[in-house]
Amino acid sequence: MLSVENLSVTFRTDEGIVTPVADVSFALAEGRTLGLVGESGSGKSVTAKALMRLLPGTATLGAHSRMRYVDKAGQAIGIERLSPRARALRRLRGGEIGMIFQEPMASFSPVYTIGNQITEAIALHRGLKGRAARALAIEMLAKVGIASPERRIDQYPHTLSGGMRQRAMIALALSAGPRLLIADEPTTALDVTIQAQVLDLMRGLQCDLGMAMIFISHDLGVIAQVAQEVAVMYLGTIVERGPVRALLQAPAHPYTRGLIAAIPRLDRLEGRLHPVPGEIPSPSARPAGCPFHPRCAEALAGICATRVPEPVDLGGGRVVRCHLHTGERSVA
Ligand SMILES: Nc1ncnc2c1ncn2[C@@H]1O[C@H](COP(=O)(O)OP(=O)(O)OP(=O)(O)O)[C@@H](O)[C@H]1O
Repeated sequence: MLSVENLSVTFRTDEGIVTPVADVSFALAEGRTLGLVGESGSGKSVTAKALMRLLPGTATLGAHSRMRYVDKAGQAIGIERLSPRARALRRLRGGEIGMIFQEPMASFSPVYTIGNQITEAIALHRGLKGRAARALAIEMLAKVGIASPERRIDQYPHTLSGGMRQRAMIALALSAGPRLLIADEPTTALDVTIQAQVLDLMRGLQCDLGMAMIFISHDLGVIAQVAQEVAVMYLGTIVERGPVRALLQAPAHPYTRGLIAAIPRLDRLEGRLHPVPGEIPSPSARPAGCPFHPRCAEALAGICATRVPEPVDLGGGRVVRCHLHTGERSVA
């Protein structure tokens, strides 16, 4: 359904050109969930926005970037080639690919009721108006677990609680009937019990609707609950990807091992937490060679600091970018 190849994004900034996404490739089949995980600033949101062509005018896609999407009618669309005003892009956004954000007010306008906004999406993408659109909007609100939807539909977004607003935003995205939902940290701002409810809800809806999903989170524990495949991002690069279980059981990249070691565990309260040492550098100060080498305890002298690791196919759908797997030996 979606294949992304060699996606690179650069931004023009006052400090010069920065590259928050460098040579990202992944694929997603219909009905599957890909988890995109990485620390803050690793380029997850920029990747998602590139897929929706929502990047600002200061952004440029690399010449070799390919984002191929096969739509409802079976037609292949080169997303990277669509012009910002193309009708095909308007059809794609919402109706084919929906997006939800960490902050629901990014999707809702504060001056219209949630009902107004959901029925508008329904009219635009499903061609339903009036009573039929309102009935479907109420049905969507009920589907996401909002009690008394026939009353809530006439409320303004700011009158709902945080968890309720998050649910309403999911209803808004789903009411357009997308085949692919990009969820960018949709539960990060919620407290843990509501987070668990919303995750559960999204899993159930995805099953019912047969929708594919790209689920973005900095939390590997959350990704493990919702995704079948996972891609680990570091400084704009996917350092490792593969089926979620295999990757968690035997992580191949030192950064993935670090992320797993950093997950707090209730059964080991006495043990110390092991955060990945150091900080993710700014994309304007991208290290040469492997971007992770300055923080890597296993870096090979004379290799990792100078040569960019190519993707290595480990079999079973697993790919890693690390010199420890390319058969390189320290040259120092
Ligand atoms: N419009 C922009 N202009 C310049 N740099 C940008 C712009 N948008 C994002 N960036 C930079 O791109 C990098 C990647 O940002 P991105 O938001 O994709 O990270 P992320 O992995 O989604 O992190 P978070 O979890 O904090 O959202 C960051 O260093 C960010 O500062």
